[in-house]
Amino acid sequence: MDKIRIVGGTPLKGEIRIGGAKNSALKLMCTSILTDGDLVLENVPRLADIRTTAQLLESMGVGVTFAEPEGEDAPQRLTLGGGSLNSTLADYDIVRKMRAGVLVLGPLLAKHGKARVSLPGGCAIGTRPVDLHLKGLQQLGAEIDLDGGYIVAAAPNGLIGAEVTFPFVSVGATENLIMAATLAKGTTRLVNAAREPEIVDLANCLIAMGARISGAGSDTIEIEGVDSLSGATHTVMPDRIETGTYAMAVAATRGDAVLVGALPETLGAAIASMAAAGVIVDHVPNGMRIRCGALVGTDVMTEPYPGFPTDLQAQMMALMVTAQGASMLTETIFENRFMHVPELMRMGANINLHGRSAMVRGVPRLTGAPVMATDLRASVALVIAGLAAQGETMVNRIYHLDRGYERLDRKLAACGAQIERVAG
Ligand SMILES: CC(=O)N[C@H]1[C@@H](OP(=O)(O)OP(=O)(O)OC[C@H]2O[C@@H](n3ccc(=O)[nH]c3=O)[C@H](O)[C@@H]2O)O[C@H](CO)[C@@H](O)[C@@H]1O
Ligand SMILES: C=C(OP(=O)(O)O)C(=O)O
Repeated sequence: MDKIRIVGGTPLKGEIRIGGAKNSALKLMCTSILTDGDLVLENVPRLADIRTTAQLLESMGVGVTFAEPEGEDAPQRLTLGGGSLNSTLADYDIVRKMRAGVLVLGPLLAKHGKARVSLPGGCAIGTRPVDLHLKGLQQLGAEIDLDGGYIVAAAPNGLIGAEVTFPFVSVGATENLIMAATLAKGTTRLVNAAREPEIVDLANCLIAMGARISGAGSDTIEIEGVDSLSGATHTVMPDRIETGTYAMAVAATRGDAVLVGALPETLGAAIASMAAAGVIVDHVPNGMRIRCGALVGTDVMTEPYPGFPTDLQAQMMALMVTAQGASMLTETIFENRFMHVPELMRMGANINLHGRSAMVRGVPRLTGAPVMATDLRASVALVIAGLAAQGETMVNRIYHLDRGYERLDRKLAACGAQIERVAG
């Protein structure tokens, strides 16, 4: 198994190009099931989760073509043809690898009236049930059973629009319901919907395919069902979590770099927290410039968008461990998202866990150590810590990183980091 070896202490300087958003592209790919036309996606990141989703769609008969890239750094174009779909089974062996696998359920039910979809995998950051997805689809008229680890769903007479009020915010349930409702009869109203920018990206793609959707980006979304959707061409939005990750890496190494293509307006809460901690964030014509003043401890609480993203909590902790003073990081979305804490402590961080809060007391410096990556964002937090630490850090189990970060080692090395991938 590959590892990442880092010799820390070099400030990151230069430019880092931000890729297309994983958590948008995966759902956009699932919309191909809703149309017989061709869906062309531009700016698709080169990630393991993208390949897994492509494999899942191909296993159901969807035509999947990656355009021959102009160079290994060029963004990918992906063409998906849902018209050739010949199976409504989403197999355990593929879906267990990632959370987004369950996002084929809504489109399959809406277009084909049935689905057999394995309960999904993804990062082991909590129990992550899918009850809100299932209850919402039932409210649109779907019959749903669980059988041997599979969701077995049917809507033989088609889905019917309804008002669905989510008891709490779920990104995935909102996305599944939006996709399902595009082809339902009548109007669907989603109340207490997720407001993440990826939801807006999904709605914009569906609108380009002929769907009637209003309110995406607010907590109430209305979808008026149509008889069919056409193909479309859509560009995947820039990855705000990749952006926040590199911003924190630059700050943690006290560097100075431009994140090319970043969309600062999708990162308001994270930018505010970084600014409060002493990170200087400038909006520049081609993205965001990150520099660092004196770092001071800052409290952060994760919340659904527009709050501070849970997907940046581990990276923020890696930044706060060498800030002056104390910070309290509180995780409200996932019950098991502090697995980076013991690993950061192995590098000399001073952290106390109290339930869903971590009290970080800043130390002058970290020291490199062998550490174990446990999930995607925890893994990259260890990379950030390694870049800032004195001496050598070896990050083990880096397959998690390949799910969400494209050419991480090369992007960081181009900014001066001493980092290499070591074949294991
Ligand atoms: C592929 C993808 O886009 N993943 C993102 C998505 O995950 P995902 O869509 O899985 O996250 P949700 O917003 O659905 O989960 C939020 C909370 O609701 C709970 N829940 C969710 C659904 C449900 O039916 N029942 C239930 O109890 C979850 O366990 C969690 O505690 O949004 C999360 C929150 O921003 C991000 O951290 C993930 O990176
Ligand atoms: C938790 C994440 O991904 P997933 O939902 O696919 O596990 C993530 O992107 O941080």
